[in-house]
Amino acid sequence: MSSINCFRTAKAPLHTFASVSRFRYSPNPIVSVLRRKSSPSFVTLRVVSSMAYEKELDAAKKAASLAARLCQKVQKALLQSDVQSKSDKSPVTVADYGSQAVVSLVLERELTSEPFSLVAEEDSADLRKDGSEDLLQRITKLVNDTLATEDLTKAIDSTLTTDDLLRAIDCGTSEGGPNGRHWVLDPIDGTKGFLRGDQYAVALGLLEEGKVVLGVLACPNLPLTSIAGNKNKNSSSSEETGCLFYATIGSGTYMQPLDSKSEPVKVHVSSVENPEEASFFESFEGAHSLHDLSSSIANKLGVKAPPVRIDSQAKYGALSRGDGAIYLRFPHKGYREKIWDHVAGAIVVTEAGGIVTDAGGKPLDFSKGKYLDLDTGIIVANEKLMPLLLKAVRDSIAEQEKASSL
Ligand SMILES: Nc1ncnc2c1ncn2[C@@H]1O[C@H](COP(=O)(O)OS(=O)(=O)O)[C@@H](OP(=O)(O)O)[C@H]1O
Repeated sequence: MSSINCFRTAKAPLHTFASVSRFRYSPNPIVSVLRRKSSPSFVTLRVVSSMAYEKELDAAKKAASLAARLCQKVQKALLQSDVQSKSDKSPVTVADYGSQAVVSLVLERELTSEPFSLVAEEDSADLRKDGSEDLLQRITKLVNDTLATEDLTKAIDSTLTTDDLLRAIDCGTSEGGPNGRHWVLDPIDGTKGFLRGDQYAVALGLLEEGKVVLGVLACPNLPLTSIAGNKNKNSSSSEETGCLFYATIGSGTYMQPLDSKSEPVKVHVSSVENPEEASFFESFEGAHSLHDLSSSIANKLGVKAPPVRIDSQAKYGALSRGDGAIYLRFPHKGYREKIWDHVAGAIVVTEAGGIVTDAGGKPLDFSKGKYLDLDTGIIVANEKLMPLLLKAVRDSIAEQEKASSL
């Protein structure tokens, strides 16, 4: 990737600078124009080639795959344990902290030359409290064992201590925002799915000047083939599971089996144009998304298939390869969406040709810090379906508001 910093003058409007095809950095240059908030007349033209973010992508894939391996180990032990301990939330706590520490350590190690900022779901406050010593020891051992499988412990300065672990977790306390680079992590997205033995994802993205430029989704329980034709959609069945989706800006979305050296395949969202042939995804948990509203929207569109309900950003991964054509997410009033629940998924879908917007059709803005500045909902579809979907969403919301005002 090459960057050109330049001042924009009144005589040279922004589009003048965007016309840089004469620069021979790449046969198909994609230009992103980054304007500094602090100095709006100063723009950075970034010519993004297919090699852009290569180093970051390698590091992100390694970090998410290793973190997923840690989670798989914990989930396996959880599912083999007795019924009583399944209602215990501590396995997900162990895996959540462990996953965050692994990602933080791998990124820091692989990208040594850059200042490192990570916006992530967890911090170490609870682990530092009295009575957490055993838990902290368990997580530290798990992280050491996971890193040892890649021989990373040597490179990360021998075996980690509990203090090293706490420090690694706390690397994730950045606030994000519109300037600079920020990694964004959900160490286990879909914690409820994880506890049930169903879908979850390690979701890692990179923001540059407030825009998503890279995303990786590791989905250990997602079948390698379409989940839409799968009878037991949320659970991992006997068939082969474990998908790694990844995308960088301008380069498309790829999927490969998790933990395998198999060649990646380029994926595309569904090309369905007729809503009657489309199927739609929504949250498994009714507490996370209004299933009644989704059902009303689907009816208006003429969607015939029942909803596909699976946990986590595995939904974005499945949509990126065309398992379904639509995603509807309408949290209950007052819920504030966090960026780590959507950064990686959004670029995985958009680079596969999909559109991700709020319920009013506005693109998601990841530059505002930890939260997404929206209170309506999030929808996903391909270009052809989106106008129809937006109308159905508008009509259904208006109907709902009218009904509740009566
Ligand atoms: N009340 C409410 N409304 C909306 N969303 C919520 C809510 N509570 C939590 N969350 C976030 O949802 C994340 C789980 O993703 P999904 O909603 O796609 O999963 S699920 O299908 O419902 O299980 C989940 O991510 P994790 O906490 O990482 O599991 C939360 O960030």
